[in-house]
Amino acid sequence: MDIVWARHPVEGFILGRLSEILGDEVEVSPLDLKYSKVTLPYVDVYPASREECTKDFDDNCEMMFLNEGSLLNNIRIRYYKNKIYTYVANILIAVNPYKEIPTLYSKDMLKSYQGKSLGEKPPHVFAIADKAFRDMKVFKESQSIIVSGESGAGKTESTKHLLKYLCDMWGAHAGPIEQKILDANPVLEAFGNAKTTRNNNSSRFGKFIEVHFDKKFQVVGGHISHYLLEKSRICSSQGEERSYHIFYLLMAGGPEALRQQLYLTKPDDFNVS
Ligand SMILES: Nc1ncnc2c1ncn2[C@@H]1O[C@H](COP(=O)(O)OP(=O)(O)OP(=O)(O)O)[C@@H](O)[C@H]1O
Repeated sequence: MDIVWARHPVEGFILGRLSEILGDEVEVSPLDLKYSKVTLPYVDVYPASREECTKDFDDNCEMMFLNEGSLLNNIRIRYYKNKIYTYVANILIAVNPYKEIPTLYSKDMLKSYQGKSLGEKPPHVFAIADKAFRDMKVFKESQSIIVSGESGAGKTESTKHLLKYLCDMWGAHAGPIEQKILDANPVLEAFGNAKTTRNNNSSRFGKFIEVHFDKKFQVVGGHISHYLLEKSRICSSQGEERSYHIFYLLMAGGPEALRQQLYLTKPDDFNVS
């Protein structure tokens, strides 16, 4: 084995060379001399490829060694190039950029993924939406897209882009039904999203969104099932966290009569913790 990825408490993984094998542990000499020699359990050391560790790959499966070290390295190199999406075969990994990446979700970008097979173009959430749409047409079966990740990972944003693609697919303006599906989001977020320490717009409920298509593959309706709303937040929340957005929206812009009826004054008058 030439070089290896060695687990590191700050960097995740660093490149090194195996210098000694000691039973269940190995000694690794880092290539970058700013790090000192480390002794690690064998399970925290993975094979690496010298050519691969400076390149980036659209699909992690293209790499010779697919392990935690090489996977994180690929995602990290891509992230620094503003390439937030990476495939693992037909699974899409998205890294939250916490900033707007110009043209990433533009109309031209949206159109450019239309009818393209997965992998034909750089990884993108639009490609996943298009694959689901095409598979529905070809197999004449409902398709599901599962969006998962920890709080703040970008699930809500990714879901909005998926919906936008499906409802606005041919680059034309969304029709009335498509627009209604897209417009439902701000209302749902007002009643179900709140500021937490991890995410200023955290969804405090799970949702199952259905987009219904007719035989001509036009959007004819939608349905959103919600479950497990964190009801306790209505009465109390911890530390820096807040109640649901609707509470503050009503105080900021609700009709005077309604505000009086609900005893809503200004946010500072309320201690939600
Ligand atoms: N693709 C993206 N481009 C730019 N910013 C993003 C993107 N995805 C997420 N963000 C930013 O990160 C924030 C958190 O993302 P989001 O609300 O989608 O997370 P989440 O996974 O739905 O979290 P939760 O489980 O708490 O609801 C967003 O409000 C947005 O500012």
